[in-house]
Amino acid sequence: MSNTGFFLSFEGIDGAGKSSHLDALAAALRQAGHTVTLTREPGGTPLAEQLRHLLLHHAMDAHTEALLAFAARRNHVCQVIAPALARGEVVISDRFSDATFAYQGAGRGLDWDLLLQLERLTLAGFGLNPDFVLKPDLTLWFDLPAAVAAQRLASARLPDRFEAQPAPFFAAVAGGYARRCAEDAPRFARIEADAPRPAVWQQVLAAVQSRGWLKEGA
Ligand SMILES: Nc1ncnc2c1ncn2[C@@H]1O[C@H](COP(=O)(O)OP(=O)(O)O)[C@@H](O)[C@H]1O
Ligand SMILES: Cc1cn([C@H]2C[C@H](O)[C@@H](COP(=O)(O)OP(=O)(O)O)O2)c(=O)[nH]c1=O
Repeated sequence: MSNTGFFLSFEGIDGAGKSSHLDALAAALRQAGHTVTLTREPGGTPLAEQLRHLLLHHAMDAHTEALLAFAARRNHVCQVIAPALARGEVVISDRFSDATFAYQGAGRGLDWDLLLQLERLTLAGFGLNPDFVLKPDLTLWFDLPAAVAAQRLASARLPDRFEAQPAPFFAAVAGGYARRCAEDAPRFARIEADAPRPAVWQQVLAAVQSRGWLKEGA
């Protein structure tokens, strides 16, 4: 799929600073002539947004969380992501499958191999090769110590069900992102998010420029 459009995801624990840069990156890519779909997970379609609401506001076990997250993802990929990539467009998603590994796997303790099976079940079959499992071409992983993220969020907004979790939960989630990155390093750009916003933005730009999707000086 990457030989048509390209697919970027933003990941990191809550409060890592992703949202501050999503719109700016979409604008920079549009300025460079790309058609960009900016979307989010869980969500991105009417059905998936309903599943998002359930996931964020109703108590449930980790297995149910993962099934809802992957059901929402399947609908999102079928209706939005795969068609946009096939048209040769750019998709930027605020979170994708890595979040399920980090939150439901590392955070909530769901078995990693089970998640790999769910990922394959949900996301194989979108390429010419039946074994191809759809993943972003580049994942910008905003890496920030859990304590710093908690400080940022304390003054920022009312927490949802995940944001209300204690600091050790987010340390575990961060460990889940580190594991996904170690297992597929070429796909990831690690952003040192414990830096002033302009310095974080420079890292975001550099990661996208290094793939040739934006020219330097953009
Ligand atoms: N580099 C930064 N330094 C300090 N505060 C930041 C920085 N980036 C974002 N913030 C603040 O931290 C909070 C969380 O940022 P946000 O972009 O919403 O994170 P996320 O989308 O990853 O959950 C917001 O109040 C935001 O203004
Ligand atoms: C995509 C996904 C998100 N989540 C969680 C992570 C976040 O706490 C929450 C929503 O993510 P996010 O959109 O980043 O929240 P916000 O816009 O409030 O910053 O859902 C999962 O637990 N599993 C998943 O598969």
